[in-house]
Amino acid sequence: MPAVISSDHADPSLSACSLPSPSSVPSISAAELRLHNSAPDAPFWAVVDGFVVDASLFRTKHPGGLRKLLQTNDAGAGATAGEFSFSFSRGKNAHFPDTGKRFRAGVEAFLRGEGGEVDFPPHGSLVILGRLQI
Ligand code: HEM
Repeated sequence: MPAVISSDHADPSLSACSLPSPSSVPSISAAELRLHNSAPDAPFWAVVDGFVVDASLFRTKHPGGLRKLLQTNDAGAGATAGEFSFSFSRGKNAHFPDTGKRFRAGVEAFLRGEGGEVDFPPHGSLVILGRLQI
């Protein structure tokens, strides 16, 4: 299943979609991602701007609630057209612009090899794992 990255960001400079990845960045398939979303209390992996993140810690911390968090990979999340298209910086939504800015900075650090943890104080953190294989 190819990732569909949205192209109508309200501010493309906030999106992490187009950041070039070194070959050392792990490539994660949709099949592997689904293995980590298969039970209610299993880890929750989500795709944001084409990057796979472990958002398990957000299950109980998401300001928009658990139900919306678990919709992240669905077609239509954040008004996207396809599965795995969600972006914090697409259009006008509750994540724009601060959450998007923080996420992009976290992706840049991850791509420099500085670790994948991104904090969203006071809510919680997620861990960038790699790029969704397309
Ligand atoms: C500090 C961090 C975050 C804040 C403040 C935040 C806030 C919110 C709020 C208030 C909503 C509800 C918006 C509405 O219903 O109009 C929302 C929706 C949502 N959030 Fe978050 N969120 C954060 C992090 C995350 C993370 C880490 C993810 C996924 C990895 C995520 C995925 C979503 C999704 C998919 C929706 C539903 C979007 C839609 O309506 O289509 N959020 N968020």
